[in-house]
Amino acid sequence: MGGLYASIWRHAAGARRQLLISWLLLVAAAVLELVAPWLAARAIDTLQKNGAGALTHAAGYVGAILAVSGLAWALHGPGRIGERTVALRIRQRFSDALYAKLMRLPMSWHDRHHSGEVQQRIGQSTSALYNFAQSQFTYLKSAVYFIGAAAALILYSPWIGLLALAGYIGVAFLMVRFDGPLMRLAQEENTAERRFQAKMLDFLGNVSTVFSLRMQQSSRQLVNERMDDVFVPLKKSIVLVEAKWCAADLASVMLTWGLVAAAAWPRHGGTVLLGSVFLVHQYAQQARGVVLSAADKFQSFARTRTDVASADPILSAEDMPAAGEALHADWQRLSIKGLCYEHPAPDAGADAQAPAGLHHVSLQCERGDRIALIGHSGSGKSTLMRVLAGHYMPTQGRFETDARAYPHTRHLGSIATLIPQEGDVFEATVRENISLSGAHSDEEIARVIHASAFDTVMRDGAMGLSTPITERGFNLSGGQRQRLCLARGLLAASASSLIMLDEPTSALDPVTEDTVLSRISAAFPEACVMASVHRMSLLHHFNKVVMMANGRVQDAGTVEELLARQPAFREMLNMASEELA
Ligand SMILES: Nc1ncnc2c1ncn2[C@@H]1O[C@H](COP(=O)(O)OP(=O)(O)OP(=O)(O)O)[C@@H](O)[C@H]1O
Repeated sequence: MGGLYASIWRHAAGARRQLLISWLLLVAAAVLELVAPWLAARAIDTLQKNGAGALTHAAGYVGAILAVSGLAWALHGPGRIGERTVALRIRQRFSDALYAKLMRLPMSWHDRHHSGEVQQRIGQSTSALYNFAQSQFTYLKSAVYFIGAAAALILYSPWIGLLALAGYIGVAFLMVRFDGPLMRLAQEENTAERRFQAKMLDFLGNVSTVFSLRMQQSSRQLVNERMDDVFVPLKKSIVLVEAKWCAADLASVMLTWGLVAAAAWPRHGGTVLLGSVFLVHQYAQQARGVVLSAADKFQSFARTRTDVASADPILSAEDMPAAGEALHADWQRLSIKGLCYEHPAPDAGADAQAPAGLHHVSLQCERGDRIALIGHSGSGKSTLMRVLAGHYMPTQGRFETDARAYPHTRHLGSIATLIPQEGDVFEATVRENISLSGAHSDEEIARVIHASAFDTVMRDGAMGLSTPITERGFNLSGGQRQRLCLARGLLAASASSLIMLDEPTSALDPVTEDTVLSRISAAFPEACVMASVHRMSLLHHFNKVVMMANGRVQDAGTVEELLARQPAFREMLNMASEELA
């Protein structure tokens, strides 16, 4: 319980005074509403006694009821508006806090968590906290009604009041007993729901694979199976909830009418005042309503807690460690020494292999170098660039520039940009796809469009910067998409002195590929450009070749040096020239 209110308080920062005032107004309105049954009972008693001026007195009480109702609304209305306005702010701040936290988590965390599942966690937790924050009036009203009704009954007759209190506490206890198993079922339901959403997103996000592999029916079946998994705990909780309400309702009806009977019992042979019986009935009903709604609230409260807790795996994940001291921007020689990294092993089963990663990788880079990373698929080229860019944190290794050592620097994020192999295309214009922040001039954008050879695409397709691109770039070919993403990456890399490209031209034809590499080289004469390359015919663009195998640097040097030293490299070049022939 404390956790939910602590969350509300934390995310209401800047509007806490407004929140407290709203709650005070809502409590005051509920207290005023409590007086109505007492005024009504007085009116009935006055009429029953039928004394002089009974009608006028009774009318006075009715007038007072109307005045109290009007005043209660004058407090309740502004209270609700204030409460709901603050709830909007809480939702916005909570969602922002989660997004900020996600952006601080290491890539290895994102690799292990399905984006559909993460999205569902954010949606579920933020809307649960929002709904809780905007419906505090029901909780406050219930608390006031219960305390007020119990106090009124105690004032009327201490033993009836205490009997009512004991009875309602018993009913509440009965309710709470049901909530433990209900919450466990809610957690199971949430987990199944996340798996369902993730599966749906997998198929919708890869709809072209579904169509080309004719998986329409089989994918539908898989989605339905995941939905069935959601229903298993849901069906159990539907039955349990009905049993709970049945028990609560019967117990509280018996209690209410027991209290009314006790109040109506003629004492010392005197007359029974109808107004007093009405009063006991009203307050007993009010307390009953509160206990039942408290049971309901407790259930939705516990559900809210479970839903808000969906965000816990995000909030409790460990942030990416700080990068350490930034490297000197005008370095001339950069030494990477003994870099190690281990990918988290997916499963440590009996046939588990040693984790893949980097093993004591050392490299020398000079300003203006063009470095090709080559090696078989899975040899560690992408991993090396990701570790250098700070996507993954190295377990060992250090950096030096010229004569200066940086013992506490963990990655090169301050001077380097990694342009990934599979860039995402957004549903936005060409300009927005390239300059995500929108803070770049047309000249800057034109420069990277030229470097990535996307200018040919724009010319051939008669496109402008405002041409819309569809989600995932379905109105572009694979090679066109790659060039668009390359333009975006180059723009982001404008101020970097180390530009890393992960198979930047894998989707392009050889002629365009050649053009793109030449243009990138010309656009960044001062920077060191490092690229993973599979096509040996491109090696003439690079003055250094780093050959990788099993997460290690096998050799590094010029093409000629490697030809002389590495039989595997000779074989790769021979195969490439045979293919060409
Ligand atoms: N996120 C990850 N989690 C676990 N293992 C990974 C991860 N990324 C890569 N690996 C493993 O690390 C090894 C090196 O992969 P990497 O992607 O760096 O190779 P690569 O040389 O770039 O291959 P390719 O030329 O096919 O792109 C592989 O065995 C791969 O399975």
